[in-house]
Amino acid sequence: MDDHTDKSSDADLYRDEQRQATLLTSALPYLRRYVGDTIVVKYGGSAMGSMQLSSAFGRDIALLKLVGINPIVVHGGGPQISAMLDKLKLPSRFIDGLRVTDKESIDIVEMVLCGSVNKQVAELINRAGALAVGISGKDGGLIKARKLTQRKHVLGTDDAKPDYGFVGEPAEIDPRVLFSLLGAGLTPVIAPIGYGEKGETFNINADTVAGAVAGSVNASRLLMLTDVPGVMDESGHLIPELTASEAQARIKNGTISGGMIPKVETCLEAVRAGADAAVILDGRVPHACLLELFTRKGSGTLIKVDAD
Ligand SMILES: Nc1ncnc2c1ncn2[C@@H]1O[C@H](COP(=O)(O)OP(=O)(O)O)[C@@H](O)[C@H]1O
Ligand SMILES: CC(=O)N[C@@H](CCC(=O)OP(=O)(O)O)C(=O)O
Repeated sequence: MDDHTDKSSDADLYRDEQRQATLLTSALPYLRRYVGDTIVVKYGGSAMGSMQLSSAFGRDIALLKLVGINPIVVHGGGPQISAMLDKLKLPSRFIDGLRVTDKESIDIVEMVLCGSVNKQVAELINRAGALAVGISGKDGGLIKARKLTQRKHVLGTDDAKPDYGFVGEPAEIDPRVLFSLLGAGLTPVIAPIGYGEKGETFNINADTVAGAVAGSVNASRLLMLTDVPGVMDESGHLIPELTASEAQARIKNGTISGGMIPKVETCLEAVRAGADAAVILDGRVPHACLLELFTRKGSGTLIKVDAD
């Protein structure tokens, strides 16, 4: 009896292993497509859910690295900053998805992003077996920023000029530190903080940083992981593909609002700058990055330029 049970469990095990081998080979065409490419992954603060989910994210990034793709991670941390400000009884105020950042809160923003979230994200990847190095835009002169005075008119919707305080936009990206890390076989993990000409610290929206970094390293793809399935329409249904003019109309009529605005703006800029694709996808789905890159049916919202 025991002997029989052992034999059938051996056979089950063998079948499972065969299935795994088949699965691995089914990724071959996608591997051929992406090996050697640089892929920028924006890991939103809202997508950093459970321990299980975040370790699946770390494993995805490690796997990409180990098969010869060059991932660069840019992380957010909006909810984590808000929680800390709340603890300190300081208010959080957003205008069209950007945090108004005063002198007092910029120190907290930097502390949370660089001191805490950055190291946690690098650790997720390290634990999965690929070496990651956490840096901010101040390291190696990566992100020189200037004060954001006016939203880029990518979509032509924002004519007002609110004062965002110590919020910056990338003025110059020096990707040398990224190339050195990638060249040494390491995975850069970037906190969205920039330095100003006069030594100021700027809080930059992580979506914007991801787009600027993707442009500077000629990334073939930009993946934006967030806490919704993608861009949703007015009835709450996923929009699988979105062009620039559709996006503009949806921001105008309020269907796209808050934190989704900088995401959509960034993706549009990335594809306009030559990225093959920019996708907003659900970071709450385990292995969202692998599903997007290594399966036929992508998920989320693919952002496209308008057809001429
Ligand atoms: N049309 C839309 N489709 C999906 N999400 C939207 C839309 N408009 C606004 N949002 C909001 O944008 C949020 C994602 O942005 P944000 O909170 O900044 O995420 P992240 O931390 O990942 O950057 C969603 O949780 C949702 O509340
Ligand atoms: C200027 C600005 O809004 N900066 C963001 C930086 C973090 C971020 O972008 O985090 P998510 O990606 O999780 O939203 C903030 O202070 O919340």
